[in-house]
Amino acid sequence: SHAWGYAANNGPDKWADSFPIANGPRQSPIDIVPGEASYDAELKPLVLKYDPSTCLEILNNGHSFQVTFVDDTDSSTLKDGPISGTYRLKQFHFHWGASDDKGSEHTVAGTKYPAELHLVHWNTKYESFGKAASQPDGLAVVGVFLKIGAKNASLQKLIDAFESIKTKGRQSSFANFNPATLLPGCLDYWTYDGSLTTPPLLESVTWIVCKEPISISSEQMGKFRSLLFSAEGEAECCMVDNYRPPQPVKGRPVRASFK
Ligand SMILES: NS(=O)(=O)c1ccc(C(=O)NCc2cc(F)ccc2F)cc1
Ligand SMILES: [Zn+2]
Repeated sequence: SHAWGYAANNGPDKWADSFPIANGPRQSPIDIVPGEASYDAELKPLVLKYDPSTCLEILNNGHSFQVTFVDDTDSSTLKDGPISGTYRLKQFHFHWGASDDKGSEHTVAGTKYPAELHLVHWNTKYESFGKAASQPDGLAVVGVFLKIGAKNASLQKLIDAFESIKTKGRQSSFANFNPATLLPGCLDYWTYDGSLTTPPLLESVTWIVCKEPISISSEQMGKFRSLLFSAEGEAECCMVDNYRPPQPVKGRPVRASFK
């Protein structure tokens, strides 16, 4: 069977063929309806502590581009918020559209943003990301929406590395990047229990979706769309529309950290 992707023949509507959990009870993303989210005064503020020296490389994995971190110590962590314990940053990546009217995975009362950032963390009560990924409380992903506006100097550092990772499978060293520079000023969030939004779609993610977006300029969005799904030597296929659409909420509560 061909590998999963985002095309008509291997995209989100076909994933259940190989990954039946695609129709499971806690799939992601979802449409977040602010009016239906319940404010929970017991939710703590997010505590994100990132050490730029743990930044390792930037790579094109054929589905997105990803910045990977050294995660053998508690140098870059997420604490508090809706979670208990310490979760370590493993990587961050993005999802985006072929045009500015789509691209995010989560939506807000039906509104799609042009892109969405995911900062992926794993629970240190498990010995590795891989082990944590199969546990119901194993992962915590912070989602941040991107909206078209001012040029984002922090995103530009990522974009400046794109020529070395244009095609699938390419990676290059990438040092001293501080992911905190990608966070919005306000860390108000919605949270719910969900899954990975790509195969293996494991239902192990506590989702933490920030209400406030960060900006990206139209030109910068164009650079995202210049990356390729395809490997060197293959027919060129632009890396766009690498997002899964919202999935059934199936009765799950969505809590808000803010009134
Ligand atoms: N879009 S998202 O933030 O929900 C997301 C985050 C991480 C992964 C991932 O690590 N996949 C590979 C992978 C998954 C495993 F479950 C175990 C190992 C592994 F490499 C997939 C989707
Ligand atoms: Zn993602």
